[in-house]
Amino acid sequence: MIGAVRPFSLPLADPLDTARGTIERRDGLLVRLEADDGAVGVGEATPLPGWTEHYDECESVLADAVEAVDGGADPDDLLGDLDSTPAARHAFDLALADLRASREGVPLYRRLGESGDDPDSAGDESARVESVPVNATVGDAPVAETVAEAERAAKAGFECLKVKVGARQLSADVERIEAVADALPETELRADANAAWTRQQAQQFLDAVGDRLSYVEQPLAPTDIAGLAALSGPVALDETLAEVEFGDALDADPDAVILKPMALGGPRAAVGVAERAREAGVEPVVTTTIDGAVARTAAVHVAAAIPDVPACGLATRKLLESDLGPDIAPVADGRAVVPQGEGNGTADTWGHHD
Ligand SMILES: O=C(O)CCC(=O)c1ccccc1C(=O)O
Ligand SMILES: [Mg+2]
Repeated sequence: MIGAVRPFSLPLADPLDTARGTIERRDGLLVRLEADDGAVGVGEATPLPGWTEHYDECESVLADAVEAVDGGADPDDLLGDLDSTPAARHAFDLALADLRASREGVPLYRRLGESGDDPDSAGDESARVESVPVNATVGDAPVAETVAEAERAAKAGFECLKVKVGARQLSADVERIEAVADALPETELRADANAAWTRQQAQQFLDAVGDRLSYVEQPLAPTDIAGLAALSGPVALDETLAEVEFGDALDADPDAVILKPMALGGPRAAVGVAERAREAGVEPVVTTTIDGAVARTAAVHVAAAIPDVPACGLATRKLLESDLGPDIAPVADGRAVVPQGEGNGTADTWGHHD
């Protein structure tokens, strides 16, 4: 097997304002693996501190891993060395999964998860997934702008919206959610506080608008499991999963968990966590960290591997100014198309981007 790695930098068209600050640009690395039989897999690492290692660490461990592959190391053995650098691990896990699914001539999602273990299911048309539901992502903004953005998304066909909160006064966020809920009574609403609140603030928010939301994502600090467990109202965990073992995170008694393959060490790891969530009666929601086309498409495959997946945070292409290649999992009418070609379907991005 031979390996190669190359950096990229993607500016956002429309910077995303959150309680953790503004995301303006996504820098990452593509990894290409080529097996002796000529099969190729491409993976992406787009680190985001708070969820993954920093860029410099990611770059350095990927350079070492690719060198080890060139030196004859078994890439599956290298995955274990990348457990503490989830974005780097994502790139390798995806490249390997892409390579194997491509070699077998099946789309990646058919090789992820429980059903993916059964080679006979590959030709089973009933297992085909055409599309997955997605939510629109509405950044922090004053109330009128928030409502206008939400109405644009609803008009574009989204039946589920996620609104960023926690970046302004609690009363202003309550007003924003009430205004959107009043304007769009048929639309499912979620809020994402990105760990901005105290226990008291979070409970105040839930008491005010909890009944208009399907959940509030990460209302409290990631490690405040006792505080999260004590909240009354629907809660989802996001940042917590990057810091706490999944079994311990379940002690927070969440309604949903936000699975970012980039933060969980790859598409195969993410599907494994989704299966554990379902067993515990917790809904798995798949999202990107605003990734390039390779990782975003892989996240769509992850969502497609989860039966009856709820709306996922995968409509993030439009936040980017430019991308690694063409969008083969486009969003229309609130759904992302699941690619049916072999593997992840993005191997040609390697030669595409500049
Ligand atoms: O879930 C979505 O709608 C889009 C993804 C998203 O919100 C996000 C994107 C980058 C970094 C963090 C987050 C987050 O969920 O907190
Ligand atoms: Mg979140």
